[in-house]
Amino acid sequence: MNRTPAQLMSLISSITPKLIRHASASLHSIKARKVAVLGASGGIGQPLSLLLKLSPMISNLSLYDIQHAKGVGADVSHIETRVKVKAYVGNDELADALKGMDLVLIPAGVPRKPGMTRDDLFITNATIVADLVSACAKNCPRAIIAIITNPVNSTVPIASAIMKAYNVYDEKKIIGVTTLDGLRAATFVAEAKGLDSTRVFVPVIGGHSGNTIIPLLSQISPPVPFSQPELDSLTYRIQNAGTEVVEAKAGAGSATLSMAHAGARFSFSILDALNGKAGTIECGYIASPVTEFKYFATPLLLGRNGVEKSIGVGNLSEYETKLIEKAKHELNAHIEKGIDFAKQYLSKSK
Ligand SMILES: NC(=O)C1=CN([C@@H]2O[C@H](COP(=O)(O)OP(=O)(O)OC[C@H]3O[C@@H](n4cnc5c(N)ncnc54)[C@H](O)[C@@H]3O)[C@@H](O)[C@H]2O)C=CC1
Ligand SMILES: O=C([O-])CC(=O)C(=O)O
Repeated sequence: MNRTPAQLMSLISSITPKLIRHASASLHSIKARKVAVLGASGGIGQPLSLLLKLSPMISNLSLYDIQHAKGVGADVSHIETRVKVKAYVGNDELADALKGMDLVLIPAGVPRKPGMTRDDLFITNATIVADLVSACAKNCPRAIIAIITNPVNSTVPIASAIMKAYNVYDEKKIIGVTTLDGLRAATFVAEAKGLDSTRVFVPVIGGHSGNTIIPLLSQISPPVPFSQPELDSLTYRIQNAGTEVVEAKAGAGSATLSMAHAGARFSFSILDALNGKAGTIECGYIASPVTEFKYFATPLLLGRNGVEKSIGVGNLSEYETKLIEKAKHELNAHIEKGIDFAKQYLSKSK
């Protein structure tokens, strides 16, 4: 049926108030939260801030860096969403950046260059994370802290030790972001098996470096059989995907865009769960209540207070049990290195 412009206008104005009422009803059922990005001017920080600015689950976005954050903040703030953006630069502005935050994302620190391991970043990034988490302990002790900065295997134990020293530790609220490992696993498996990658879920457990990244291809959803050569090549690719990007970038850093997407997805799951959405699950690296390791990534059930519980590692195949065995020494060494560093850091800062 052909309508005149006037008829169309009349139709639109009769429908629009209903749409607006519907949209605002669903938006009112969520409480918009305050989120900070520490390291907001970086390769990850900038696209992550952009993606967060698009979310109706966020009321305030606090962008902090030691450089350039005012420019990033001005730029992102022009996007026509409701999220209020404020930028903070330098240590003097850090406390204000953190006050009242519900979720703090930390991608601050140096990335790898070809030939480096994530552990090679420890010397610089351990202090950066310790300083930033100390500021969180003082200014937003109840916030969920999501750590992206490598080496995640060590920076999460450091963050936990700092929060403990300030008597504000809550194991539900400190999470190492390993989401990218799961997204890569889903992508590579879908490519290899001709599946829709958006419908594939691969639990990835362990840590976030080389051998410590353990994809559970026996527990993939939907279930798919793999030959031994497929298991070997997919496991190798998932464990070395970060290095694949570092080498392709040839000295210009590591994964930033895929990590920003992974960080945003992780954040939205956290915010969904804070708002009471049941059954929200993401993998993450936490103080482990369910394994022999002090810290370990597993699928996590998220809830109103952060991590509700670890779902555990499920029924492992013989192949996966061997992968854990192979990761043991490296993962434990990374954890202890973080714990030892935190002791020294705290003894110096007293
Ligand atoms: N968890 C994961 O899956 C992944 C982790 N990463 C890690 O994320 C980190 C950041 O990577 P990129 O964004 O590519 O690096 P980048 O160098 O592009 O950005 C880092 C930003 O941190 C800032 N920064 C440095 N010290 C700071 C401090 N004390 N306070 C606040 N900001 C500070 C820098 O000014 C810079 O803007 C690296 O450690 C990298 O290894 C990267 C990809 C994936
Ligand atoms: O590989 C790196 O250095 C960055 C990282 O953690 C990843 O891409 O998984």
